[in-house]
Amino acid sequence: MHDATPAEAKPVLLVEELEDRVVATLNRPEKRNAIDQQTIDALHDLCERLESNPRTLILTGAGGTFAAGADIAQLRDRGAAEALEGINTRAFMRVRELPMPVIAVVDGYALGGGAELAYAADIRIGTTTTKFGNPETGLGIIAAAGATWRLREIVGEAIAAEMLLTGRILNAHQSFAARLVTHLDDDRDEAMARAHKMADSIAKLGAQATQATKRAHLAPRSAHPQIDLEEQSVLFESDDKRERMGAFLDRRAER
Ligand SMILES: C/C=C/C(=O)SCCNC(=O)CCNC(=O)[C@H](O)C(C)(C)COP(=O)(O)OP(=O)(O)OC[C@H]1O[C@@H](n2cnc3c(N)ncnc32)[C@H](O)[C@@H]1OP(=O)(O)O
Repeated sequence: MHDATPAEAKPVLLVEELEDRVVATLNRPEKRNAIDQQTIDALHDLCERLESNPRTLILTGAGGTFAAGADIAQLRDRGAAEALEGINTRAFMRVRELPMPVIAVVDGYALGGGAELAYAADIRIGTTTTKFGNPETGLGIIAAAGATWRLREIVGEAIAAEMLLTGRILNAHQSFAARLVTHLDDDRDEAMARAHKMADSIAKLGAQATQATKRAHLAPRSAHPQIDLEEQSVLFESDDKRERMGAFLDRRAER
């Protein structure tokens, strides 16, 4: 277990580094995992360490909440310069652009910046307590840390507009129906077990191919199909591709 803060301080992000995956847990349950500057710094540290490392990142929250948003106590005192700096946005974009699959296990509330961090993941798994919402306009600000574009990519324009413009909070079943989560499990333990099972599957796939897929998946529409062809041209020459296809044809591969 690697802590993102000095030993004597309570870590706001618990980071467990396993052989082929990392589990990062937001850890301010008494503040419903509200994302403060320390958490943002810890997310940057995490991304730094992950750039070249594991096959999968699993992101979750402690204490029955994913994250109740950016820390309002800190947001209240921020001005125009800090808004333009995009303190949360830059950290969440970095999570979005990580080279490995990112799975968010969203138990309880994912609101405001908490939702936006979950939107930065590739895959979201919910529980029966999951609740997604973007209540920022109720605080006199916009959902500037990703929701105005990313939410629409996930749920489509109609639901995104309703969530952003009315602040409506979706319960677990509504979140599943909107495809904000692709699975709903009974509780966090079950959802984590599912995330680990996905990480097991990912660990068996071609590492280079997974990273290439993620790059192509994140690329703008205008980059396609050229980016697919270029990524494929590298993979077609790889030893891993030759070995995996040979294993299939020689019946050495698991079927
Ligand atoms: C660009 C991005 C912007 C944003 O993200 S803006 C923030 C958007 N988020 C919200 O507006 C949600 C705020 N939180 C809530 O509405 C509620 O919490 C919940 C519904 C999530 C949970 O309610 P319950 O279980 O009754 O807990 P509790 O008593 O409200 O909170 C426990 C402690 O956590 C603090 N807290 C909760 N959310 C935040 C937050 N987002 N920023 C700062 N503190 C927060 C509270 O104040 C309190 O603290 P204390 O015990 O000291 O009174």
